[in-house]
Amino acid sequence: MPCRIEAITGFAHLSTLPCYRLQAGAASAVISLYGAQVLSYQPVPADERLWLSPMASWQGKAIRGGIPICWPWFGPADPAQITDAAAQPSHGLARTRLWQLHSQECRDDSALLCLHSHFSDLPQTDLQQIAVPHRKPVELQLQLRLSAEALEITLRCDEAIYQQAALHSYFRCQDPAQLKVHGLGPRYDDKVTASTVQKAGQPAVLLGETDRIYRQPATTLRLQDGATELKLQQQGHDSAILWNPGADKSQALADVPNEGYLDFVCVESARLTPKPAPLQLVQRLLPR
Ligand SMILES: O=P(O)(O)OC[C@H]1O[C@@H](O)[C@H](O)[C@@H](O)[C@@H]1O
Repeated sequence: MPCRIEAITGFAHLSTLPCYRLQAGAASAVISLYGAQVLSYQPVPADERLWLSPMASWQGKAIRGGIPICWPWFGPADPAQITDAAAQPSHGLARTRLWQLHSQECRDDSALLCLHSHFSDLPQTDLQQIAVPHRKPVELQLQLRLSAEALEITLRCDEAIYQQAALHSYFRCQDPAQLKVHGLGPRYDDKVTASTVQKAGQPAVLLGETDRIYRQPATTLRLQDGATELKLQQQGHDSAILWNPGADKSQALADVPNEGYLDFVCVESARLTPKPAPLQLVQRLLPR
């Protein structure tokens, strides 16, 4: 099976964005060096599975769409854990960083690309002071493995520092109202209603604005979008997030079209327990 990896400039309307394009048989993927963000995954040509906002921009802000990396915290920085939390960006520091190539390899059955970034400006945390006394730069790696069958994304940090992480995948969707997500589990924290919900009935469906943290997700989730299906296997996670901004929030987000919420759903694999431990968070996408 022919595999190929090439450096390209520009993807979609982001014409100056430095990217890599991977090909494995009929499957292809594009990843941006800005944020180490996967922007496109097509298991076969013209079958795009990820959503990228037509209003996304970069340089100084996170690209809206694809698979952003949240690290070393998820959501707003927690003032109980992080010094100067109010001044820190939502979802951490990795999304707005220019990453570098670590390694690339074309194997018989897959294309492998690894990007990395060194962070010497992590805000102080009590836990970090214990784990990294000399405050040396911390390396974060994003490994991508594309085969004809799957796209595997691995986010890795070998330092035992305080770190939360999420692979914040935006999946293209025909009709969010009809979408079913299997395997998320019965219990979630609902950020919209600020309550904890226990629901036996599965699968999960979207009801307007949806922002939920599932605390007991299965290793394999299944996104059923009409006739299109995607299996999402995860490892190293302790939570999964289901997010769709709904109509009002879509209008309020400067980089999402007013009707943009009708085109995607975010299903995110996350490690949210704030513990000082190495990280290996994996999302494997298996389309059908
Ligand atoms: O606008 P951002 O920082 O990319 O975040 C988008 C959303 O990301 C989700 O993961 C959060 O659960 C939401 O609360 C948040 O609104």
